[in-house]
Amino acid sequence: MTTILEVTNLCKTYIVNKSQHNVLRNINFTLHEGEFVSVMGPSGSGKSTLLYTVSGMDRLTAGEVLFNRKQLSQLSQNEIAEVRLHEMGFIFQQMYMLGNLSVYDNIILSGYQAIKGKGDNRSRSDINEHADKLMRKLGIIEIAGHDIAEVSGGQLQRACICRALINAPRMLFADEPTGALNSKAAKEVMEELCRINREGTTIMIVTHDVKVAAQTDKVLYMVDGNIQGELKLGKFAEAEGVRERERRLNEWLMGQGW
Ligand SMILES: Nc1ncnc2c1ncn2[C@@H]1O[C@H](COP(=O)(O)OP(=O)(O)OP(=O)(O)O)[C@@H](O)[C@H]1O
Repeated sequence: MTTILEVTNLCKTYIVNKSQHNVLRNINFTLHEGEFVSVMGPSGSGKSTLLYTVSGMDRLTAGEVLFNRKQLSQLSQNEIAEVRLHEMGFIFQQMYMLGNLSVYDNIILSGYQAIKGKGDNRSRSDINEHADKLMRKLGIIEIAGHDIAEVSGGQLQRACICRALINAPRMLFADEPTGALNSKAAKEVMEELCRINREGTTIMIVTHDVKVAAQTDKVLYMVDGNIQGELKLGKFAEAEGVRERERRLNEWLMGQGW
């Protein structure tokens, strides 16, 4: 199994009003290519901060993050931006779609950005074709020309997934990808993420939803800036049904103090 993400003694400290706030304390974990991991834990335990620091969105204070054999702390801001553009995809709440562009234009934008650099030989029409294919797969091709304000929450989240996948990332990071959705839309988005994962993309998500986490391979439980526990559920096959996995997860979460 190929390691895609190796996190060693990761610490993140914020200074707030001259006092030190240790948000992540000595985090260690490894993800292999093709894994689908979820991060759970109480509010304020550091889940989003963990996602931001391991994905290079935020600088770490101490420790090491090795992503696809690259030590993030040794890269310049520009080099990190390149890794993020070409090798990572993001579904983060604060990465809003641009309101003055259509759904389609929002999706192709980072594709066009990626081909400006070296080493990406795709043409604009390759990007357009890929966007088209992704939007068809995710069932939103009919809203391609719509303004962002005109689409439902579920459609918008699926558009965010298309945008995150436009440069065929090795790994996808998602912060509460189903958090703002009704249960039908959440189910559909989760089906898409499972499918993308089956096709080979490694995924790490933060979620409060047991139904969502039960469909992932592995659950990390955070408390007070530490990973307190890890539950291996194994790959989810839809035929097996999610109920028994939810039961196992709920039981384990209770033991973690959830
Ligand atoms: N930029 C920042 N500056 C200072 N403190 C921060 C900053 N970002 C996060 N924190 C603090 O770090 C702690 C962890 O926040 P984080 O958002 O990672 O938690 P979380 O587990 O994702 O919470 P939630 O489930 O509520 O989203 C919180 O106490 C938060 O106030």
